[in-house]
Amino acid sequence: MAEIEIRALRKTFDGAEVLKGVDLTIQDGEFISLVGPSGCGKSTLLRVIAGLEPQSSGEVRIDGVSADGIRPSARNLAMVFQSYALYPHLSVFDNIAVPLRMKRLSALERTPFLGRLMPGRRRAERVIRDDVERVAEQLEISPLLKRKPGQLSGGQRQRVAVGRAIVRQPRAFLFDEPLSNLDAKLRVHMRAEIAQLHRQLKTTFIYVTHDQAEAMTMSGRIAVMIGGELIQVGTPSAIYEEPCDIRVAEFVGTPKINAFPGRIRSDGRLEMLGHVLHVATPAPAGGCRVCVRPERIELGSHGPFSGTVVHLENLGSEAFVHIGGAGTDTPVVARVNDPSQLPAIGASAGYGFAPAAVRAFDADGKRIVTSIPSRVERPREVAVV
Ligand SMILES: Nc1ncnc2c1ncn2[C@@H]1O[C@H](COP(=O)(O)OP(=O)(O)OP(=O)(O)O)[C@@H](O)[C@H]1O
Repeated sequence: MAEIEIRALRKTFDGAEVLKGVDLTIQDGEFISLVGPSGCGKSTLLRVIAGLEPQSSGEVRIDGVSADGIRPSARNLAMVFQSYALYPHLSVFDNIAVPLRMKRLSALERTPFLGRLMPGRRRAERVIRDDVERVAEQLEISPLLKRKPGQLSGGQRQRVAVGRAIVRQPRAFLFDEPLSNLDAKLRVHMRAEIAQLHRQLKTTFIYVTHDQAEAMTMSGRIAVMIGGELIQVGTPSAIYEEPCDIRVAEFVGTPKINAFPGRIRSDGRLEMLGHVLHVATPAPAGGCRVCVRPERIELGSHGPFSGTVVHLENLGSEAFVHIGGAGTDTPVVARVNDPSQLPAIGASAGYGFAPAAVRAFDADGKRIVTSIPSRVERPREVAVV
């Protein structure tokens, strides 16, 4: 088990800064996901923690000790890659046994013929066999131990890769997009397995993914990285409900949050698409973005906003209505819980939202504080819904 501290970490490749001063403390036993768009530096951060890549400046501390100068193998962190990185010519058993043989057998004991004659080899192999069988049982891959990776499905290969990581009993697991090669259904299944594994092992998990749904469903905390910086770290619900930056709001959530062009008036009220909202802010007057999640958009002929239905996404259990020509660059998306109630494409659609659904961001994309003023004070104010 390990607490991992990352302090002012910078990494430059050929003059391009990929990590721009990352600070993060990962608690012992925590499951944290690093999410962000492709190229934001997630894998680089993981590789620096693992010791596979040296940082340009800053520090990684593992259990209070600087990892500088400590070889990857001596850090005792297990990495699970997207590509599984299994040895194709070795059986599942031997793939899982590799790290144990590296640790417990000397170079001479590992040689194929001479090694067998060494006195300690047989005893060490018995212990290794027990460990591999225990892990195989835990991951329900015991019947596969004799097979080669080429004879396994993607999900089974992933389990073998996880088995090879677990068997070493590392201080922490570093996962680099481990489910990306699996089909959608299996990915959902494996998410549950990895979360269950974390509950069982109670070891620190650092999980890199560009799939925000994966991060939301598995981890205790999410760290959102954009352009080499950590923008926000928090629980999945805090990241989803209270994003501190419009880039976080737009990255997390499917479909994407609706962002309307807006304005902060000199009296502190927010205005959008010609309506004054029942939302106030102490932020200075100027341009802003008014954001509302699709599930908080309420369709109804009463408006006060309106447009034309341009697209429908019916997923069976829920549906999304895309409303174009509503004064926004891209169609406004509203979730409908009952797909039997969908409007027709081309129909006009009114919509609104409750003042509490508004998340507003200033011209620099930073979240601005908003409140809902008392209606008694401003009786003639235009309500949103
Ligand atoms: N060895 C390297 N040499 C030069 N540039 C690199 C190297 N490794 C990564 N980069 C660059 O650093 C940036 C961050 O890469 P990184 O792999 O960390 O991103 P990522 O967020 O993990 O992306 P993805 O989700 O696509 O895997 C990218 O622009 C990438 O091209």
